[in-house]
Amino acid sequence: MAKNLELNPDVVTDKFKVGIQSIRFNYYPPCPQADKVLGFSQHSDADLITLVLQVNQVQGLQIKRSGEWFPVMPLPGAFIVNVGDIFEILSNGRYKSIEHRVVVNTERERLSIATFHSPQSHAMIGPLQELVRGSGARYKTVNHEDFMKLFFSSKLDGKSFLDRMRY
Ligand SMILES: O=C(O)CCC(=O)C(=O)O
Ligand SMILES: [Fe+2]
Repeated sequence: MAKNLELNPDVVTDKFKVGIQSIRFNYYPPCPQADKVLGFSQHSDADLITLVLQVNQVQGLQIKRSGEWFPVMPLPGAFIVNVGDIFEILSNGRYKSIEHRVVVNTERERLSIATFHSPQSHAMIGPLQELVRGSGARYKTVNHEDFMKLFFSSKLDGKSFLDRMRY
């Protein structure tokens, strides 16, 4: 990703060093009226990158592209790598965090494990200086604590949280 941004890889890997890793185990029970509910409402993850394992190979995760929802098919043993909001901010919008949701199944339960990778707790969250030159900063710079406060005070509604970080 750093190479794609024409950056020295250390600039990006530094953001992950001594970072915070958190983990969420998701259990989605089957629902007879699966078409009327969502397992997880639409959101983007507020981290750098997320690794997701679709544990029992039951399809459910969907990503939004050009206004449409697409299923992500489970691949045995494979992780899904999702770009999070902090990576979008860091890249000054060159990478976009992925909006996703989870639908449920009428017959089968579904299990997933998501691991969230964020910078360390006292890191500043903002666009990399190297990517601001020319176009200017598209996102604010705040400390990680204020960033999390903003996140937890926002509704889980698509990428609306990120709008609060935009100039
Ligand atoms: O269950 C999934 O596949 C995704 C879960 C998810 O988006 C999350 O835990 O943030
Ligand atoms: Fe997520």
